[in-house]
Order: sequence, then C-alpha cells, then structure tokens
Amino acid sequence: MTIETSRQHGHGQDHSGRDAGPERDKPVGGTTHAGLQAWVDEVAALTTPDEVVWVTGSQQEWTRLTDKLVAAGTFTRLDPEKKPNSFHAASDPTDVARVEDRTYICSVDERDAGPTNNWMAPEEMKEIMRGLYAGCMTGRTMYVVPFVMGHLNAEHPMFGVEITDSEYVVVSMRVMARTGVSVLRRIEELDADYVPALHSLGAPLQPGQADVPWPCNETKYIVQFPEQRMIWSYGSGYGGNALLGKKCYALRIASVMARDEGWLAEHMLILKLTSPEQQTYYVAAAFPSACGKTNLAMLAPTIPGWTVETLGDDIAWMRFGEDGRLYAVNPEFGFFGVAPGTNEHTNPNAMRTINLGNSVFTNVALTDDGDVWWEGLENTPAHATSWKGEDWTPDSGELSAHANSRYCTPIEQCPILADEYHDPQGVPISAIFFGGRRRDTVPLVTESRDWVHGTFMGATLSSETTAAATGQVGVVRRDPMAMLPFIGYDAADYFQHWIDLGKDADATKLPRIFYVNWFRRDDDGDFLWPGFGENARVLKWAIERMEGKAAAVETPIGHVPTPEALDTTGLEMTPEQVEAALAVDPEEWKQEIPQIEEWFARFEGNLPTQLQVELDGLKARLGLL
Ligand SMILES: Nc1nc2c(ncn2[C@@H]2O[C@H](COP(=O)(O)OP(=O)(O)OP(=O)(O)O)[C@@H](O)[C@H]2O)c(=O)[nH]1
Ligand SMILES: O=C([O-])CC(=O)C(=O)O
Ligand SMILES: [Mn+2]
Repeated sequence: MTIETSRQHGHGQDHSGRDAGPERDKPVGGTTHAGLQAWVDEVAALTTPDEVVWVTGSQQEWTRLTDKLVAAGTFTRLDPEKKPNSFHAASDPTDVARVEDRTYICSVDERDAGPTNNWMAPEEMKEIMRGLYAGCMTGRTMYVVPFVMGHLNAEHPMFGVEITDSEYVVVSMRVMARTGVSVLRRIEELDADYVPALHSLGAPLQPGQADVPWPCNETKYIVQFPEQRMIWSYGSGYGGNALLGKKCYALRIASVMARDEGWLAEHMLILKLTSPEQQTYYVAAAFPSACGKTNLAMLAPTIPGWTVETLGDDIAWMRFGEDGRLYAVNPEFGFFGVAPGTNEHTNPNAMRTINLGNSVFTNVALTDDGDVWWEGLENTPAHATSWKGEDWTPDSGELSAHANSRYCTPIEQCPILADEYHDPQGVPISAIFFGGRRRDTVPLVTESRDWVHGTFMGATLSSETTAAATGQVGVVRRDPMAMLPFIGYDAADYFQHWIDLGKDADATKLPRIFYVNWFRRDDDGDFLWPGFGENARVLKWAIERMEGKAAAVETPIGHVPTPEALDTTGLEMTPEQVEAALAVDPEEWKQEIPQIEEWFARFEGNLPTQLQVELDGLKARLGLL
C-alpha cells in the first residue's frame, strides 16, 4: 500500500501534502514569490550546498528520498508484509530528544522571553549562528520544504518554509505536515507571509569524506525569533529540534501570534466523545511530553456505549467562533508518538495506524524478521538489534528501544480519525483537561470552580520529567499548561492571556477545566489507576458534571468525584484503591504550597493578581492563612 491509497477519508482539496500524479513530480526550479526566492538564495549563499532542491511532496520524491536514506544506512526498510513502505532509523546516541537547555527565545527585549526561557539578544545569536551556518551544507543537498500548519483552505492558512540539509527531515515533514508544490503555489497566489524555518545538521562533507548514518553536531541551537516569526535550528536531526513545523512553529512561534491576535496555541490533544445517548462532546487535554496525550487521543473506552474519535494528539490551535464557543483545530498531519508502552492493549488504534505502513520508526529495536519492537509491545523477540545497533536479548538487562523512541505516521491512517479533522473551522471544545505525572498528592480528577481557577490549575501544573527532553528523568517541576518548554514569550503574560480570554468570553460557553493524574502510585510503587481505556470513566464523570448529573465533594483544591459518582463497574479495584486514587490529603497539599510559591516568585511583579488570589484562597482552605 502506498501513502496515497491509505487515505480512507478523502476530502478533496485538503491533500496538498500527499498528492499523487506525475504533475506533482515535475521539478520546481524556484518561486515567483520574490521574498521567498531571495531568502532561499541568501541561505544557499551562506550554507554552500552542492545543490538546491524544491520539495514537491510527490510519491516519487518520497521513494527517491527513502531509497537514498536506505543507501546511506540511515534507514532500514522494514518487511513490506509487516509494515509496508516503512523504515527504521537509529539516531546518533547523543541526538535522541529535545534539548531544552539549547532552546532560545530571542525576543528583542529580554523581558519578553520571561524567566522560563533561555534568551540571547537576536543580533548576538544571529552572529553566532551565521558563523555556524557558513558552509554548513557543503557536500549536501539543501531542500526547500513549503508547508502549511492546519488546512491549506483555511481562512488564513498558516504557511512555513523549512530549509533543511536532512533527507530524514524532508521525509518526516511530509508525514507530519501538509507539504510540497500545492502549498508553494498557494503561497505564491496569495503572496503570503510564511514562517522561515532554517535547519541544518551542522555536518558538512568535504570532498571524499564519507557520510555517517545520522549526521549531527555536538553544538546545538534551537532558536525562535518571536518578533520576526522566524526559526533557526542547528546541530540536531531529531524530532522537535528538527521538524520545525511542530514545537518550534505550532507552539513557540504560534503562541506569540496567538497572544497578539487573541487566540490560543496549546500543547493539547483533541478528541470527540460520544455518549450512549449519542450526545457528542469535543475535549482538549494538555499533558507534558510523554504523559499520555497520544494515548488519550486514541482511547478505546472500556465502558459500554461510549466512543472516542481522534482529532489530534499533540497540538491544538483554539479560537473563539462567532457563536462564542472556543473552536480547536489540529494543525498537524501525522503523529509523532512515543513507541515504548504502545501495544494492542494500551493503544490498539495507534497499532492499527502504524501497521498500515508509510511510517518512520526512530530509535526502536529492529527484529531479525524485518519488523520493529520496543518495550511494552507484545511478542518479545528472542533476539533483536537494539536502537544502539547492538545485539539484544530479553536477558540483556538493557532497553532495546530508547525511552523516547518514536513512530512517525500519517494521521489519516488512524482508524478512529473523526471526520471533523478535515474541517478548517475546527470543533467546539466543551472541556479542557490539564494533567501531569505525579506519584502522589494530585488526585485522579478535580474539577475547577471556574475559568480563573482552571487557569490557576494549569499555571501550577506539575509533572515528573520524562525522556522526551534531555536531562534528569523523574524530577517534579512546574509545567504550566504542559507548555513550559513551548511558551514563546513571558509565561506570566501567557497566564494573563488565558485570564483575559476568559474574561472577554461568555462564561456559559467557556470550556470547563479539569485536572487529572493517571500516574498516582500506592505504597508499593504501583499505579493506583489502571489508565488507558479506563480513562474513559474519568471523561464520563466530567461530562456528567457538565450535564449536572454527577456528584462531587468540595475539597480545598476543587471538586473531586465521590467514589460512587465515578463509574467503576467491572473495574478490578477495591473500594480502598478507588478512594486512594481520589484522595485529597491536606498534608500533601500543604507541602505543595511552598513549591507553588517558589514557582510564582519567579515572575516577580508580573504574575497576574488573580493567580495570587487563587493561591491565597487555596492556602486559606488548607488552614494556612
Ligand atoms: N500508567 C499509565 N501510563 C500511561 C497512560 N497513558 C499513557 N501512559 C504512558 O505514558 C507514556 C507516554 O504516553 P503518550 O500518550 O505517548 O504521551 P504524550 O503526551 O503523547 O507524549 P509526547 O508525544 O511526548 O508529547 C507511554 O509510555 C504510555 O504508555 C495511563 O493512562 N496510565
Ligand atoms: O518534540 C519532540 O521531539 C517530541 C514531542 O512530541 C515532545 O517532546 O513533546
Ligand atoms: Mn504524543
């Protein structure tokens, strides 16, 4: 099966990214968009590639590039009987995740980057990076990838152009975003603005020098220039560092656009929930990286009569519609999902998506029969090649797949993709869930009292760090709205923006805000809540709250289900375990307060007063004031 024939949800115009046909494969020599042509020429003059190629997005181009990656040893083709048109890649062992300490927001004023971002003056950064970029594509091909985040036929299409010297990036971008010549033509027709996104591996090849399977550079910079709406990335070929439409554009740059224009660019999945009474609800949820967005987005509910369909698993752009409701669109075209832990039980829909093929697997294990494997997947092989290229057996005592290994797969292959995915208007959101990974303190689900309280929950969200970013794993940190690494400006201003949007809206039409934690543990260190498909029970309670049907207890932190109100029918949990999952322990929360105060203190005078008022209220309810 090819990437085209897998499209079960054809909707005419919106297939810019993965068009077939010989027309699409005609070489593109350049563009009539003068500004874009000038930028491409300027970058080529600086980086001195052997060749400049404008990416068409055709199937033939995909085949040429994947063949080239196989020949270079970057890709191993998987057995087409198992995963058609799919490839395994292993990165350099030092290039496996986002690099937050190398990520910068280079706003003109340091104040605008805020206390949570790395900052450098734009001119200073540009001087450093021009030095790095000089000659950096020697011996390589420079690809120009026109792309659009969201729909090509949106009212205001959100264009970008990524320049890259990595074939792996070109191929992955074609899965993750709508790319190619139809996007370029639209940019030309509209004489449109676009986000210039420059990426280099920083690995020039001198004449006669042999290439390596995963070129990259020890020096890495992931840089956003928010006022210029521009991205410069250097030294990494991996995920969010290199596929610049994703975190760099759709979150960091878009969050700045959203601040300026009155909307929200959020690190959220979007799903459609249908009740046994055939009521439909659209829900968005923000969890930090590797904390369950993709899994919840494709949830297979365990409770009878409820169905979930997917709209997005990582990013939501939300704007108020004329009816006063908040509408969400997923700007992406694929899933870049965490592989470990994904299996037929935890995420059957992800398994069905990737089994259709047309996918790239990075840093998972390669089996001897040409398939991929990772920890948590069924059918443990007796022998495999680990992501490091070493022999692996179940007794190796090492992970076969890196903890942040990923599958990159077309969203249209998802068997439960909602039809509304194709609607540029998006879907009206009824509820927003914030969640983190906490072994203690935070109950399974808490309902906020109102928008500002919900904003406080989001602003004080905490989670244990994961392998999705380099650095120590398992450390509790505040991760506001799961956006800590992705807010493109001062986080205090971002909180104010949330509050302001709520203030200006019709309160009866605002989404209700909930706070969840699937990761609470018992004294033995085991998860209290079974999670995955069972999370539908929590969604059900939230919906019934909104319908005024479900009971809750008022606690110092918000409304928590009574054990009876949570549907636990058929669940293998003792009443004590359910209670422990829902418990609000004032002593634990008292210990949380100094951490929240320390977090808020970082914003000095800029913290919105409403959030301080919320904190004081929480302290008073805990008997601390
Ligand atoms: N215990 C438990 N683990 C979960 C649950 N949902 C997801 N996980 C695990 O959490 C890890 C990350 O889950 P994902 O759904 O890929 O997380 P994500 O938020 O999409 O991560 P990014 O793609 O990095 O943004 C995987 O190992 C999952 O198996 C849950 O409900 N309970
Ligand atoms: O951006 C990446 O490399 C992967 C990802 O989705 C995340 O870290 O949230
Ligand atoms: Mn994900």
